[in-house]
Amino acid sequence: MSLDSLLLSALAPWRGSPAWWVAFSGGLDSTVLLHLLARLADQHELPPVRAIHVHHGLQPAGDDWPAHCQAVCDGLDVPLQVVRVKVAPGASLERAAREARYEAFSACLGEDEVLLTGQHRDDQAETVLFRLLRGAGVRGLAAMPVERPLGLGRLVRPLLGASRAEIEAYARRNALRWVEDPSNRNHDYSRNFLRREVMPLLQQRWPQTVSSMARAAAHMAEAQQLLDELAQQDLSAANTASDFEWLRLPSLALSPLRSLTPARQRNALRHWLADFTLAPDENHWAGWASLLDARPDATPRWRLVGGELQRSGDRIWWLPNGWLEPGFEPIDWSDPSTGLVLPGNGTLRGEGAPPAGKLQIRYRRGGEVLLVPGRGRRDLKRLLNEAGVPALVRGRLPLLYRDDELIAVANLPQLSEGGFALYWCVPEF
Ligand SMILES: Nc1ncnc2c1ncn2[C@@H]1O[C@H](COP(=O)(O)OP(=O)(O)OP(=O)(O)O)[C@@H](O)[C@H]1O
Repeated sequence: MSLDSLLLSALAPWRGSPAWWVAFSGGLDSTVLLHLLARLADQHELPPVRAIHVHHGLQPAGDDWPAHCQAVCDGLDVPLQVVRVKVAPGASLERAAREARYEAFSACLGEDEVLLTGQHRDDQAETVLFRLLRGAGVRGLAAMPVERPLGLGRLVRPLLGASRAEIEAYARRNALRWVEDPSNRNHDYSRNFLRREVMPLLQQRWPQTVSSMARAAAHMAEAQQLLDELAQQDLSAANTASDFEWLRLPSLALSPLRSLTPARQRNALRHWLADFTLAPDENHWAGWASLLDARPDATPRWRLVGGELQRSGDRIWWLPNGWLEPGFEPIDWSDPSTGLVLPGNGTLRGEGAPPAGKLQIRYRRGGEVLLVPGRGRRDLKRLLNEAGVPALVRGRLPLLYRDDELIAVANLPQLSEGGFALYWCVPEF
């Protein structure tokens, strides 16, 4: 199949999109992609083609690329947007640059617009091999998807079916000029070692290496899809509403998960956690066993990147890092007929006739006693236990004091004196 027809068929599902943006680094692959599209746009009715170049400002050689990209785009009559990004220095400059780049891509995409990047089949095969050598699982070995959501639109890799040789041949035939990223040669040594040393050796012995590996990636992508469907089924039984929906924290019931095999438990949990944190690595799953096997009165926790899972009763809860910050100061509530902003802890409003006296919101320190309508003075801890309030919320739970006497607990109207109930809107993280 020629590159023209390969590209047209890969992009057929996106012909109705309002715009196609080529992610144009100035390198060989995206230069070929841009040239192909500009040519095809003359012969076919395609969405408007535009280009975006992200300037990272990380190396002197890169300073010339925006001008080079502009010249190429002018020649092809394609509008170019150059976006300068600030890359936060950190452990991995390459990863930070990638994140900044994708943020810029995502910001430029309007609704249903498509961003096209230049990766090809050889890139896909190298990704598979690289990840295999790091012990990746099914998701990792599925390598780069042909398309995925990005911002308001989609990211599509229409050249994944083309080989590097075809792309190079096209560039030669059309006398294209492109930039070489000098850091490509050293910044990713292992990747380059695979590209230059290992892949050619494999291809000598097995000429189909690249397409076989790309096919294996496609099998993995399908297997991953089945695993995701299984996870969704398994989670639907566990993703039931809790009595504490107002906490606005993700939570799951444990009993439906407990009835699954350990592999299905991990699959379901991996799927659920993907929205909040990085997948736990294989050595890390002991944390899950400790949540499952804990005694009912224990409050085990499993620390993960960006937060932790805690168990309370028969549920597990995801607590983002900010949630766990302790220590809130008491705050006066001089006019309980209006709402109250609790610094770092959401907002509060009252319902019913406000009690007379000096009102103050405080937080638990232990040993509090509450005056319960019709029941007299009761130990707060016991009352919270009776109401099944998860331990993980107790440090944040606003308590209403009148002249140093605890008279109400937020979101537990049954624990309020004289019909004045407190409604607490928990902060979002
Ligand atoms: N600075 C950038 N600005 C715009 N798009 C980029 C940029 N860097 C990479 N891309 C896009 O991401 C794809 C993959 O990036 P990668 O770093 O693997 O490629 P490259 O070697 O820099 O460029 P190419 O793939 O065009 O030869 C590129 O094909 C291109 O579409």
